[in-house]
Amino acid sequence: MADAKNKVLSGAGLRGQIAGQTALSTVGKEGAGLTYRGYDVRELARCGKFEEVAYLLLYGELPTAAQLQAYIERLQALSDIPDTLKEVLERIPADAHPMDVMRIGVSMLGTLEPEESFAQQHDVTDRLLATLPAMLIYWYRFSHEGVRIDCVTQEKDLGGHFLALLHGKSPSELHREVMNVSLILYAEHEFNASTFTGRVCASTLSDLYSCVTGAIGSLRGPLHGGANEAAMDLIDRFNSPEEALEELRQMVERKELIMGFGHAIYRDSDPRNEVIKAYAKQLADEVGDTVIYPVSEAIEKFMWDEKRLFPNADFFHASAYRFMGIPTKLFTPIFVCSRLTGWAAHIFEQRANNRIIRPSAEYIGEEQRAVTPISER
Ligand SMILES: CC(=O)SCCNC(=O)CCNC(=O)[C@H](O)C(C)(C)COP(=O)(O)OP(=O)(O)OC[C@H]1O[C@@H](n2cnc3c(N)ncnc32)[C@H](O)[C@@H]1OP(=O)(O)O
Ligand SMILES: O=C([O-])CC(=O)C(=O)O
Repeated sequence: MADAKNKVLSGAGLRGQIAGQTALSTVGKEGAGLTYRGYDVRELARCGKFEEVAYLLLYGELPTAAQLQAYIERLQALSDIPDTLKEVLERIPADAHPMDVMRIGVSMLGTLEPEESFAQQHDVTDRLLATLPAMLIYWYRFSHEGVRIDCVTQEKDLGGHFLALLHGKSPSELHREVMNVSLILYAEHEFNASTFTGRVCASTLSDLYSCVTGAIGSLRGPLHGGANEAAMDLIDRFNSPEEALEELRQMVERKELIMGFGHAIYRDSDPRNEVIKAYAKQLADEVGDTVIYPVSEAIEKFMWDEKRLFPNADFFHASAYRFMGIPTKLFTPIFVCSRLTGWAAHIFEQRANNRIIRPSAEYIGEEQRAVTPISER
């Protein structure tokens, strides 16, 4: 029986329990918002490249200019995917969810290029970071357009690489910048559900591909990373702010969840929202949008006025991605391309000071009893 101090309320989701230590990020610490290894995420988004942030998380410090250049070249050189993986991707149906594709792709690469020892953990992570966009888009364009794309592009950054694979041409500078910032914002977030999944798996001394595959499964759910896709589906239901407000009122009355709002840790705002919202507005102006952005803002105001709930990182990512011509079903896989860095850094951290993660449960079932023979039940 759990003692009073350790008693965990049923349905409390372990909220507020310290489940381990990390030097990677702080979330919702008073006055700090979100920091990666001590740096404010807003500052990183303002003056950094995603590859710098990936390097910071994976290698411990921001790179020098020479280290960054070498890292970018390394990722570019690693970006092609094996033919056997392409064959597997070609067999996945067009109506599969792209998060299935990510899971299968990571799993298959882990079969073809297994992590033989933890000494390879950085190499395995860099390889995954470099190939995740190609895995997704190779499948997407083959299954939807019948095109076998070249998985190597001349783009010098992962955001530009992703868009170039998807659209078959170099993105505009604005789109490249938005993708870069988006990847920075999504990179790391302490003990969120997918990262914790990865750490639990790592604590059994499993291989990195297995940890990442499990983390992808957790990220997919609409209460976590899947909320960017779900938020877009919600916004798409409305042709005007008025229509949205009428329906929202009823949804809230029915106690339905409004996707892209609220957070397990932040109480008043998600520091990533102001950054991506500003880009969503800029992109809305660029494409001359008169529906999606106004509907999104109306939902935001309604949720705050009625429920004191604020948009999390996912809500304005939805419209920003839409304005860049990214299909809705690819939204959560972009989160994977970014969060891989946070997951891997946590896996390294877990491995460096490991004890198998194995909490206890408070038993609330039947008292001990004898088995009734089957003929008497
Ligand atoms: C990158 C990310 O993963 S960010 C999260 C993405 N997920 C979403 O956007 C899904 C929608 N949001 C939610 O489901 C939740 O806010 C979560 C999962 C993010 C956090 O869950 P919790 O920590 O349990 O939320 P919290 O304790 O703050 O909820 C307080 C109350 O607000 C309600 N609430 C929270 N979020 C929402 C929402 N989006 N819509 C409607 N009501 C909500 C809860 O139901 C709860 O109501 P109750 O007191 O009547 O039971
Ligand atoms: O921290 C969380 O619970 C969810 C989140 O915002 C993230 O993983 O980015």
